[in-house]
Amino acid sequence: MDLIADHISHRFGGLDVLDRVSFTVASGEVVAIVGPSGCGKSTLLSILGGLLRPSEGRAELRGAPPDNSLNPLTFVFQDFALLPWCTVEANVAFPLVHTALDAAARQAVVDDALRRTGLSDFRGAYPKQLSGGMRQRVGIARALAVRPAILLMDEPLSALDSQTRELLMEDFVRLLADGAMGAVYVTHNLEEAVRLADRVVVLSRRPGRVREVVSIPMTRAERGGIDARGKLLTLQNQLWSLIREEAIDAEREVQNA
Ligand SMILES: Nc1ncnc2c1ncn2[C@@H]1O[C@H](COP(=O)(O)OP(=O)(O)OP(=O)(O)O)[C@@H](O)[C@H]1O
Repeated sequence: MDLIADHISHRFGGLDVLDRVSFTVASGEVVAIVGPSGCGKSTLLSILGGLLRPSEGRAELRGAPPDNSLNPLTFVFQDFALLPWCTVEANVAFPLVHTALDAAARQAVVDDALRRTGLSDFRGAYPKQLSGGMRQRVGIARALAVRPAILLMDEPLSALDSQTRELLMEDFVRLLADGAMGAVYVTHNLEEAVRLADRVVVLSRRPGRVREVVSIPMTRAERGGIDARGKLLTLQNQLWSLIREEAIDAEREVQNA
């Protein structure tokens, strides 16, 4: 299933936030969205996920969803957005509550999502008993439970320390390895972008326009190796050179606001 951003523009009142943004996320593809602070990345993700209607243009899904998919698009949030009074298992089961699945089928889906995220032994724990990394794994397991075509991720690792980030990036590489699921990955972190994405959409400062789309010409498996580090760093520098000047301007604008 493909996700198409078709000339999406958005304004909040008098503030132009996005300007005719177009790109396609092909089935199984991971597209990162980067750009200066406030250029409209989160707004774009909300529009792609159907949470916000764009002022102009549209977001469209094309093609068949994966087998048994309950929702072709699902979000993974920066702050995990877990229900603190529910166990890990109940958090993961939450999106299945109002579905037609019977109890056995629901349990099978939850078990599978917990297994894929390494949470089977923590099913009875409450969020406050878990580390940040484990909490985000619960957020990811909950997203997997609806068997999405595309994960929509807004800075999913930015609340985590660098070692935990590294481990979760490895988790993402594993979860995305079979190409059954694609992702849109909003991040400030260019290292995450070049490590995870097939293509990186670079937005200009607000109103965000597509400035460039940079392909990462390596498989995700190759990128974990020590030999890939130099190449990835070069790509990261290329992205930074596209963003740097506008990031400085955006920073000044925030300071003067
Ligand atoms: N609901 C809203 N109402 C009014 N303005 C909004 C709303 N949501 C976002 N904005 C403004 O729209 C602009 C883009 O915000 P958005 O969060 O999409 O950018 P971003 O690129 O994700 O930002 P950051 O890099 O800081 O995370 C900002 O100036 C923000 O203040």
